Order: sequence, then C-alpha cells, then structure tokens
Amino acid sequence: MGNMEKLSRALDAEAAHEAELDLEEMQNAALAGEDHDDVGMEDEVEGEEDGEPFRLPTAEEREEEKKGVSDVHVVQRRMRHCVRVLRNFKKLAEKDRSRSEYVEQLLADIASYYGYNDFLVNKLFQLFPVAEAIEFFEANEVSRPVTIRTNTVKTRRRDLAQVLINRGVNLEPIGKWTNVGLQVFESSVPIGATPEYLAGHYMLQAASSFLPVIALAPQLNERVLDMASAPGGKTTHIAALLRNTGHVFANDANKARTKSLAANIHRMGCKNVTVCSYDGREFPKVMGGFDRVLLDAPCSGTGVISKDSSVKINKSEHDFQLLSHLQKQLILCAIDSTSPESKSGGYLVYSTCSVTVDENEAVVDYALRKRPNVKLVDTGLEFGREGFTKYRGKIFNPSLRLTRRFYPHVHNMDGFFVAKFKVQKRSKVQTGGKIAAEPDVELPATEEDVAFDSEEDRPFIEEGKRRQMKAKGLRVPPRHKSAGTKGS
Ligand SMILES: C[S@@+](CC[C@H](N)C(=O)[O-])C[C@H]1O[C@@H](n2cnc3c(N)ncnc32)[C@H](O)[C@@H]1O
Repeated sequence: MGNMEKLSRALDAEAAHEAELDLEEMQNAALAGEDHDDVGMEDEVEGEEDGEPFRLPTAEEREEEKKGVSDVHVVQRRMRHCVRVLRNFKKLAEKDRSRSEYVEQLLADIASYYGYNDFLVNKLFQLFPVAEAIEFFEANEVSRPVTIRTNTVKTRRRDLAQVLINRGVNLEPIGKWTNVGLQVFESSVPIGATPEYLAGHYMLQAASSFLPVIALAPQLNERVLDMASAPGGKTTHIAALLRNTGHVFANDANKARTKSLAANIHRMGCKNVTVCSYDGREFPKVMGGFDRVLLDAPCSGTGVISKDSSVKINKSEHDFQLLSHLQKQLILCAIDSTSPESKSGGYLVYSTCSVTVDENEAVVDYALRKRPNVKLVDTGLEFGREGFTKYRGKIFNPSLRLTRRFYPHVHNMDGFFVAKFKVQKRSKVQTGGKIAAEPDVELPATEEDVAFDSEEDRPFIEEGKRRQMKAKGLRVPPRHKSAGTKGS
C-alpha cells in the first residue's frame, strides 16, 4: 500500500471514529432531553436581557479577549446562553455556527470562570449532559456538609448525639442509609477537639467514605485487607463492623501516612488491626487469602475538588494515564489477595474519590477481562447512579451497571465510585481455545498473573498523545490501529 493510500485510510478511520463520538454525544444529549424543541423556551430569549441579542464571539474576538481580563458578568451570561443554545440547538443557534463552536466557547468560559485547566474542564464536562455539567462545576465551589461517623466500638449514635447536643452541637442523622452517621450543622465547639473526639467516640469523615465499607460488609471473625488505608477512616469503620473480632491488615505504601493511621486506630480503640507498609503491588506475595479486600485506590481526587481545589490546575493527561495504570496493577493484586475459598466472603471492593471513567469503569472492566474468575455483584448501596457501560466509543462489560457513582451535585456528597467483586475459584482454564477442567483448588497467582500488561494501555497512551498534539495545534500522526474501542 502506498504512503498516500495509508494516510488516506488513516484519515478515513479517524473521521469515522470522530463521527462515531459525535453521534454518541448527540444520542446522549437526546436521551438527556437536550436538543429538543422545548415548549416554553421561546419566552426565554437568553442574552437579550439588556436588549442586546447574544452573539457568539468570533475566533478573533476570542483571541482579543484572551489578552485582557474577562468581565465575569459577560462570561457568566455567555455560559448561560451557550448552555441554552446547546440544549435546543436547532432552534437557538446562530446560522453558520456549529455545535462544537458553542461547546468550545462554553469550555473556555467554564475554565476561566471556575479556574480549571483546559484539559480537566474538557474531561469532566464530557461526563454529563450540558446543563448538568454546569451543576457539577457549581457544586465543586460549595463545601459539603460536615459529617461524623459514630465509633460503635465505644458508643452508640444516640448517646453520642446526646452528648454533643449538650455541648452545643446542632446535628442530625445523615440519612436512612447509615445508622452511624451524623451531620453537623453548627457547633459552638471545635468538632475535631471535643473530649469525645479525643476519646475516639467518633471519626470526622465524609459521608461518601462510608459507602465502600458498607459495600464491603465485613462479617464477624473475617480476615480483611485494607490495601491503601491511611489515614484509616475506612479501616476503623471495618474494625468496628467486625466488633473487634477477626483481623484487619491496614496497609499503606506511604510510611509517613501510617503514623496518622496508627494514631486513629489507637484513638478508636481498634484491637484487631495490624498496620503495615508495602506497595500494594507486592500483595499477595506478602500475604494473601483474605476473606475481604478493600482497595480504596490512590486517585486524582476529581470527586473532592471542593476540598482540594489544586486538582483544578495540577492534573494533566499524563497524570491520569499514570494513575489508571497504577490502579489497574493494584486491582489485579487485590483480586489475587482475595480468597475464593472463603466460607463467608471472597469479596473485593474497589473505590475511588474520583469521577473520571479512566480511573473507575475502565479499571474495573480491565480487571474483569484479566481475571475471568471474578464478577461484579450488587454493592448493596441503596442509592447512587449506575456506572457507565459505554463511554465515548468504549464499550464496557454490561455488568458495569452494578457499580455505583456518587456526585456532589446529585447526592450532596463528595464524588465517589464503588464497585464490588465476587472472587471465584479458578476451576477452569483456557488451553488452546478449549476449556479444560482443573482440580478443585485455587491456582496460585503466578508472576505473570500479577504482572501488568502495558500493551493493553498502549492505544490509550497513543490516543492521549494525539489529543495533546491536536490541542497544541501540532500535526497529528495517523493512528496505528483504532483506539478507544472494545477490548481497550
Ligand atoms: C484514597 S487514599 C486512602 C484513604 C483511606 N482508605 C481512608 O479511608 O482513610 C489512597 C492511599 O493510597 C496510598 N497509596 C498510594 N500508592 C500506593 C500503593 N502502590 N500501594 C499501597 N498504597 C498506596 C496513599 O499513600 C494513600 O494513603
């Protein structure tokens, strides 16, 4: 095949892939009730509130605006207008202006108004229908409620609430889904320094952090691994659910962080916990055969932007690739550390405080493909949105709908993701395309089993590089093979 022909095929493939993404975006918009002829929209001629009709700036005007300081009111008004147009494009868009021009303007305005880098705005925006995306960015500007978890090793929620009310704390149970959580509305005393806090009667803990442990549902006398545990909010919750029976191994690769972990374990009166500091990727060689494993993975923190706004500007595409790579390595090790022989368990919970698909569904889907002996099961959580089963051209295992997503703008809690796996015996192995019966014993995880297959990620890394080049206006080389499709 000649070079020209190769190039032309590559360009065709790229165009087809981009058209596919556009179509998916339009379908999602339609599903979300967008781009419809909204009844009643006519009387909301946004942008004409001061008599001047709204006009999308030209490329030159945008360049000019970038040189100076943007008027926040102009930006606000333009965001509102772009959202409205994108929701009802056929009717409200200026002639000769494309959907992507409105999207581009909106993304630039969100980035400048809320202070994000362009890369992250784009990444987060894609997760939602247009109007909802604004709600998400807006929610990241507001603090979440202060919540505490009663330490049932030492007290009962009713008793704790009474003592704190007597100290001038205004509080209420968080919701029906937890019988240990309290929401603090106001307090005349510092809630992190009361005698009850120091005595370990409660943990200051975000409501969303309860969810992975509720999903893990540890049973009395079990042996549990908390693979990335510092500073121990979830470890001490697990220990309390075990009522100080069984054993929890609280691991964290960061030795410095194990100090606060150990301090919390002591304060909360947990007697069934051992602290250790290994890279999670060394498991199960260090220890294995756990009844349950929690992998609350290191992540980008895009679910907790209201707590740490540095995320808005300090994360690049490369960071997400590295994190996703680490998460994939860790999840395989977590699976291999879970005992399929466990009488009461054999479960793994994977969670992150991030909302990106690369760190959540893509990691879980990868684990399902690499470990045929695991399956997703219901998290047992009463609320939360279903995980994505397809996303921007990627198709995930349909069982991904069993995973749960939590959002600040929907659930008024930090953004979180929870997936629960059941680990089964590897009773059958694939040999030359045939299924061969294996003795009824668990195969030990071999070096190869635990190793990460970086070939798997190559298309994404390439795709990422291409996008970065494109964004910088550089010439993009043709794709080697179609990236971003099933089997990624
Ligand atoms: C989300 S935080 C864990 C929060 C904790 N589960 C809690 O509830 O308090 C992720 C933790 O992963 C640890 N970590 C990062 N890389 C790791 C690795 N390779 N193995 C084990 N832990 C790791 C970090 O030090 C960090 O403490």
